[in-house]
Amino acid sequence: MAVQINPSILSADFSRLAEEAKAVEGADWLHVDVMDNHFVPNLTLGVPVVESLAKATDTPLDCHLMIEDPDRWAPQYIEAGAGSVTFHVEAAAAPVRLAREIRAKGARASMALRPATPIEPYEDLLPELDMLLIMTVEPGFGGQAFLDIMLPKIRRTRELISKHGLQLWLQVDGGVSASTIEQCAEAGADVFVAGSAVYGADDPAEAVRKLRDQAAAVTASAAWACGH
Ligand SMILES: O=C(CO)[C@H](O)[C@H](O)COP(=O)(O)O
Repeated sequence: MAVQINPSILSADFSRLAEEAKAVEGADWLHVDVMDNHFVPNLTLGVPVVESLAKATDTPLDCHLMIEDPDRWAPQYIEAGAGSVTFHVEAAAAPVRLAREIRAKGARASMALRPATPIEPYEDLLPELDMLLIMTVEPGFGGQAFLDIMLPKIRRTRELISKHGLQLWLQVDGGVSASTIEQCAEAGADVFVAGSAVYGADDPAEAVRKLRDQAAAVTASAAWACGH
């Protein structure tokens, strides 16, 4: 699979969400940060805004649910137009059942790990998923510094994906920029969420293209990506 860049709407101007979504058309997915002020100490948007965003852009929506009780809410985000739904394993009551329900409703199922959550206990769940998200900051806010201590976890996760012969996408989110994307790609990530690095640029669409070129150049020669 080619590398993907998913601009994070968290860093956009919320008073002009439709325009901001259009400004990054050409990106692979639009990353939509749903925060409930319980699972994370911040509050963003919910189902009605996702429904409006889905009508405002042709870019598919990658909804990252940083909320409690994703088992209850995930189906509503699919009905609102999300093409991919990410739930946090720390918040889900029944992650396998939830992943199966997301797939059955026609969306891609994705599971996220906070920085302190290890991948190893979830090895057996990987075949149930279309994507795994490794947070490279504590979830809640954009513009934080990339946690480079997450690189070994990205590497170990890529090894597990290879070991099981899975087509799972490996996403990283938090502090991804021109300075950090190559390390993530080298470690094994192939889907990159970027908020401030895209929306903080003079030309967000150009920032997406540059980040994609940077990651693709690394992936082309990365040991993990041979035959990818
Ligand atoms: O999930 C998130 C925060 O919880 C955001 O997607 C993430 O932080 C993106 O912003 P930036 O690229 O500026 O770090």
